[in-house]
Amino acid sequence: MVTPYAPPTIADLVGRTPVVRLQRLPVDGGGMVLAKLEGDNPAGSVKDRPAFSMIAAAEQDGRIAPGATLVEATSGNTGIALAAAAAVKGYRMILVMPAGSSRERSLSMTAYGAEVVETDKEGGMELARDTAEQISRDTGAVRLDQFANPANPRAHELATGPEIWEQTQGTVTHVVSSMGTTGTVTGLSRGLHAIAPRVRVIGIQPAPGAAIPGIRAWPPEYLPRVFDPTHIAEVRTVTQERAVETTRALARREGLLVGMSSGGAAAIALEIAAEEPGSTVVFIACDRGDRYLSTPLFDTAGEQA
Ligand SMILES: Cc1ncc(COP(=O)(O)O)c(C=O)c1O
Repeated sequence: MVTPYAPPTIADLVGRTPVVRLQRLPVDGGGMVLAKLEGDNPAGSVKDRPAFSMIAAAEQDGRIAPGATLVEATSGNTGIALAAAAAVKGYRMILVMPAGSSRERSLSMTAYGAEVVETDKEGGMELARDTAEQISRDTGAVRLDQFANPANPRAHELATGPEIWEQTQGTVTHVVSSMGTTGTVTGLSRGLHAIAPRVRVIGIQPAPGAAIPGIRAWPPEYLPRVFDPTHIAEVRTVTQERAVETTRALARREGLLVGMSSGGAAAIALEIAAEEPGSTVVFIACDRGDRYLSTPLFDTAGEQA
C-alpha cells in the first residue's frame, strides 16, 4: 500500500535542533564544546518547545478551544513563539512585556497577529507577570503561566534532554543552560537524569547588575514555580561583559550569530571544558543574534575584529 503524503505542519518542525562543535574558540587542552542551536526552531528560539507544549496541554485539559483568548507575560521569545502557535491554532493572544525589550521582538509578535501590552520598564518581569494576572482576572483570558506551567519543563524533559544524549551519541558529560523561567534547565536535567544520571547540568544566571535578555537571578518570592533543582549540579553566574564578549566571538570566530544569553552559556561551557579535560560540554544557544540587531550587542564599530 502506498503511504499517503503527509507534509509536516509548523508544530512538527519544533525541536530536533542541530548540535555543532565549536572550532576556533580556545579550550586550552580541555574538552570539546558543542552548541545546540535552538534558534533553528520555526519561530526562532528555545521557547517554541514550551509554547506549543503549553497550548497542546491546555487543549487536552479542555481549558481552551479555538476562539479563546490567551494572555502571557514574556520577556520576548516566549511571546514570539506563543504568537506563532496561537496564529496557527486560531487563538487571540495578548502578550505583556516590560518596555525596553528589542524592537524586533514586539514587531515579530504583532506580525503574527498578537496584541502587545507594554508595562513600565522599572517594574521588570515582576510587573509584567502581575499585569498578565490582572488582565486574566478582568477579561477571563486564559493564562498559560510559563513560570508555573508543568508543560514548560516537560517539553524539555521529553525532547531537549534526550535529543542531546542521542545527538552526542551518549558522550555528553555536561550541559550548560541559562535560566529564565528555568523550564529549559529543569526539564532537560530531568530528561537527562532519567537516561544518564552522571551528566552534570549547570544553570546560568546573570551576575548582580548584569542585564542579559531572557535570563534572571530571581528574588526568592518570584522564583519560578517550575524550578526544580533536584538534578541541577550547580548554578554559575556570568557577567554581562563576558556574555557580550563571548556572543561577539561566537559570531566572528565560529560563524554562529546567537543572542546574549547563548553567549553567557557559551562562556561558562568554555570555562568548564577548560577545567575538565576529556569533557563534552553542550550549551544551549537559546535564540538567534538577528533578534538583537537594533541593540548595542553587535555594535562594535571602531573595535578590533
Ligand atoms: C534569550 C533567552 N535565553 C534564555 C531563556 C531561558 O529559558 P527558560 O525560560 O527555559 O529558562 C529565555 C527564556 O525566555 C530567553 O528568551
